[in-house]
Amino acid sequence: MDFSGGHKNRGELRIHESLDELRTDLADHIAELSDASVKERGYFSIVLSGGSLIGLMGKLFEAPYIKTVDWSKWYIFWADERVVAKNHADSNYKLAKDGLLSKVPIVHSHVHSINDSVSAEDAADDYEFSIRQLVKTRVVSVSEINDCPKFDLILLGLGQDGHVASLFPNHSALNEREEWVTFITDSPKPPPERITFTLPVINSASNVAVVATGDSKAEAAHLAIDVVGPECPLIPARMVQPATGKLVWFLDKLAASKLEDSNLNNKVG
Ligand SMILES: O=C1O[C@H](COP(=O)(O)O)[C@@H](O)[C@H](O)[C@H]1O
Repeated sequence: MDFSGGHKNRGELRIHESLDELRTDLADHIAELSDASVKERGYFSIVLSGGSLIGLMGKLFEAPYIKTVDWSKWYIFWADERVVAKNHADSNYKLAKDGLLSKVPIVHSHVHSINDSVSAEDAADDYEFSIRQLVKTRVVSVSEINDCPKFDLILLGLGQDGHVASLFPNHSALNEREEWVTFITDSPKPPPERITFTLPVINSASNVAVVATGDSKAEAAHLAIDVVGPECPLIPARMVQPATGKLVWFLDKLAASKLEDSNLNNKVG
């Protein structure tokens, strides 16, 4: 995989005037992909992240989505999770449960959260094992180009430092090519112990959406999307390059404020 600068195809850019507009567009996008996956496969495998993303998905539990989405076909996963108890304030599961999952008619057994009672290493192994079972039964598709799961949609946030999931700049987890799920115990952003999908899994998805708002994300968005020189840091978000899937960036004006004009001219939204 070539993650170097100069990669021109950085996906579709959707830059929004307001957060309200972004929330509606994000809900539309998720609902459309859900419809298409349910029609084609009978399931919708959706991968969540933590952080600001969940709040930006809030339109989904309003009309029309609450009635029109086939929630019974949703299977929920996490791109990363903090290794803390499920009722801990740092838990990405708790964030999603409180902010989204408890407000929509999701089938409880379709929610695949991590085992929070074991070490980070064991939690990563357990999570990968449970995903392997769902790939065997094709609840989660399999990639045509490697043995990775092919999730219908992976939703990622963008850290100020350019991290996605719990893949942080210059961390050895970025080099993991064999495991689907790996663990770290030295996250630069607390809490330190986390599990995360690896780049091969993220880049095997049918659809990836990266959602970033606010001026604190502007530099990371520039480094992730624009054609930058070799002197610029190679941030994890730039390594999100779906092999056959579609990549869409959902940005507000502030997060897009450092993008080159050439990219802004090509924007959708
Ligand atoms: O620690 C994390 O941070 C990122 C970004 O969070 P945000 O609040 O800046 O949007 C998030 O995507 C990731 O899932 C989470 O564990």
